[in-house]
Amino acid sequence: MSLLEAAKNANTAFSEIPIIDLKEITDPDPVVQQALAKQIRDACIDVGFFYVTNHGISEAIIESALESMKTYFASPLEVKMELDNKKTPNFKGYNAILSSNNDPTGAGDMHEGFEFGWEALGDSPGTLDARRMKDGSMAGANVWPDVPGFRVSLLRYYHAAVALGKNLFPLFARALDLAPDFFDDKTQNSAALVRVLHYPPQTGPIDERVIGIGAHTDFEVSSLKVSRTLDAKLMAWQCFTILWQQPDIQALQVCNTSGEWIDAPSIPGTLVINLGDQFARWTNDVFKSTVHRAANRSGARRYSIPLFFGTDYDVLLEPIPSCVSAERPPRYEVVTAGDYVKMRLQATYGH
Ligand SMILES: O=C(O)CCC(=O)C(=O)O
Ligand SMILES: [Fe+2]
Repeated sequence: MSLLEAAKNANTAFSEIPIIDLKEITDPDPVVQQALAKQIRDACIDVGFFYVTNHGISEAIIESALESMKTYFASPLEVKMELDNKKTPNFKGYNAILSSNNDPTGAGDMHEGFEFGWEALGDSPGTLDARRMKDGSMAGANVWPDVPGFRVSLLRYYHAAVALGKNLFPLFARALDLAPDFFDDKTQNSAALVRVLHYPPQTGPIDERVIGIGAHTDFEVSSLKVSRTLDAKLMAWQCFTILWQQPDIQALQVCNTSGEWIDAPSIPGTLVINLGDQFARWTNDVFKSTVHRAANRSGARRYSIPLFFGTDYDVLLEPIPSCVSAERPPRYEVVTAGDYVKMRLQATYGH
């Protein structure tokens, strides 16, 4: 079935999220790559979410990142607030519980987070790489808390996840009937950002307007949505997200087109990949950016690690040719990544 026929027959009232095995992701055989791309195409057209197994990030890297997160988030609030992302020039650092609000009808997100971007492990902490000057409002060096091992374990995770993301782009390209290197020149400074998250348990009477992270699609760095003063035109934005979620706690849910919330449980050995608005727009809605939310009602602390993978922010979002036909004319005007984020912010904040 052609790409557009598949899009026309999309099963967006899905009841589960597909699992894709990536063990052959570096196999040079084009037949193997096409078969993998076909699975990715189906998942992106129907759901906008899929799990991956054999993703290449070792258990040791994940364990060490998790231990560091637990130590960091257990620090006193006043210590964490020293790196409040409202004080840093580029929105990196800490965001406190209820300081972000992903769902405009909600009353705040019941999670805290810490955000950082690309940095070489061998550099001294907070070194500014020249490529990071092109990250719009996120441009500039990282800040790091004084927690032994935090920076190294989190950067190890970061680089392993970025390597996975780089390997996924050729598969997304093949899934869209494009040359495998289509995204190469659009991801020269790719703005990958990690935001480690801690969801404290929510017990007692439930305020439906306060959940772990309100219903949203991934269009930009969540913590930035609360700022009214930033220059939105300069912000980076999201193509897809690579999400690690803590085992044994059900929190994440994905909304299908029948309006049902489908659980996305943490499956051992997997990561979740979900597409952001950039892909939906670029592919003329052939690929889906699906609304999701997370609520931790488990009674225990929950940790998760989303890595938001952007393209260069000045990439022009002309619809990809294979996603347009007489029957499926372009649905969006052509904008750059930065312009799109500005539009979304104006819609959200009314200015
Ligand atoms: O913590 C999760 O499971 C989801 C996080 C998320 O959707 C986000 O940060 O955009
Ligand atoms: Fe999200």
